[in-house]
Amino acid sequence: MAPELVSATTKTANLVKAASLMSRAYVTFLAGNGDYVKGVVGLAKGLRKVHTAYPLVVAVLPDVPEEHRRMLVAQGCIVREIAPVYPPENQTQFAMAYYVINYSKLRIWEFVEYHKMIYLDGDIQVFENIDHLFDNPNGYFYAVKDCFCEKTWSHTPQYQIGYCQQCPDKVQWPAELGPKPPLYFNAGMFVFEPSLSIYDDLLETLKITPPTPFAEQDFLNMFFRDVYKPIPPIYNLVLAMLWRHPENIELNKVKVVHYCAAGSKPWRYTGKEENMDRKDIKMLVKSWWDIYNDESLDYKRTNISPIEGEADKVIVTMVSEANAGHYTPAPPAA
Ligand SMILES: O=c1ccn([C@@H]2O[C@H](COP(=O)(O)OP(=O)(O)O[C@H]3O[C@H](CO)[C@H](O)[C@H](O)[C@H]3O)[C@@H](O)[C@H]2O)c(=O)[nH]1
Ligand SMILES: O[C@H]1[C@H](O)[C@@H](O)[C@H](O)[C@@H](O)[C@H]1O
Ligand SMILES: [Mn+2]
Repeated sequence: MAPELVSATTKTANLVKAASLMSRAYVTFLAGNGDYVKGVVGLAKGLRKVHTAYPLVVAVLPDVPEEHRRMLVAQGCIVREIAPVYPPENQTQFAMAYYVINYSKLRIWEFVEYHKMIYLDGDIQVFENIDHLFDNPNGYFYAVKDCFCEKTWSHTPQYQIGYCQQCPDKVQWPAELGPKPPLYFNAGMFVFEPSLSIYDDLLETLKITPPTPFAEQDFLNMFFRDVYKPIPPIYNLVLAMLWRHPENIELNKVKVVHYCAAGSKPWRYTGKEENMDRKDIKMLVKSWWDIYNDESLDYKRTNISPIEGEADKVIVTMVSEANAGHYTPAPPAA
């Protein structure tokens, strides 16, 4: 083959590779002007540390200040503004008052320039590469089973009778309560495929679904119940598992930690709250800070390899074609 043809073929192959890599991304969610931005910065650095091949998209509500958006862009994140989503009005007590904002997460199904995404809460850290989860067969919703043993679950029959899906044989589900509840996932981490038809269906279904204590987590569990596939707890260690179901956890195999237990957010950690003065928790909080404080993990544009440079160009083209009129460009890097 003539040299110019070889180089054209290689270039096309590189572009195809870049386009297919680009159609995958991690995505997280950020609301407000508080300290969750620290969580997202930590997450971006953690993903870089484990050499993920994919970008981190941050879906931000309009109330996220410009300064925080710039910090995220400076950390290599793709910032996309989303409009808030509200559930129909009723008198529900959410398990935490702020959970109502989490319905806005449903907007990420609209990010159809990506074929597959892994959603991670801002209070999650990734300690080992999990890119292989993108290779799971399409058509399912992958997430980790939750635990019902903390007080936040006290409104449920599960909590009241001491039943938990993490140890379903310890307390049997009583026949008089009807069929056993379906498996229930924690919505802080999941693998999904953006789709406009699913997005429309989610928003239409929400209109006729009264809000419940775990907000969009309950809603997603209901919506995806037939396609939910549990994945092992190493992909989303809900911290309460450490004291509620230690027999189900091998801490040294855990890849993803979710600092969701009360008092465990590393950037607010004092050690004083219940269950927080534990060796394993202290170690996990320190591991989070080690990544957050590691300047060598800060994003450097000069790190971009030629193939990633090509991918950047393709991103601009694909985004403008796939989503003309809807895309809010990220603010310029700080
Ligand atoms: O002020 C806030 C509060 C929350 N968040 C974002 O919303 C996510 C969810 O909030 P938490 O992590 O505090 O919630 P939990 O992990 O305690 O809650 C669990 O239940 C919630 C019910 O709404 C969600 O499903 C959430 O993903 C799931 O892990 C955060 O990670 C963060 O990404 C913000 O950006 N700012
Ligand atoms: O799904 C919930 C949620 O993530 C809570 O914030 C956490 O404290 C609970 O342990 C978990 O079961
Ligand atoms: Mn969380």
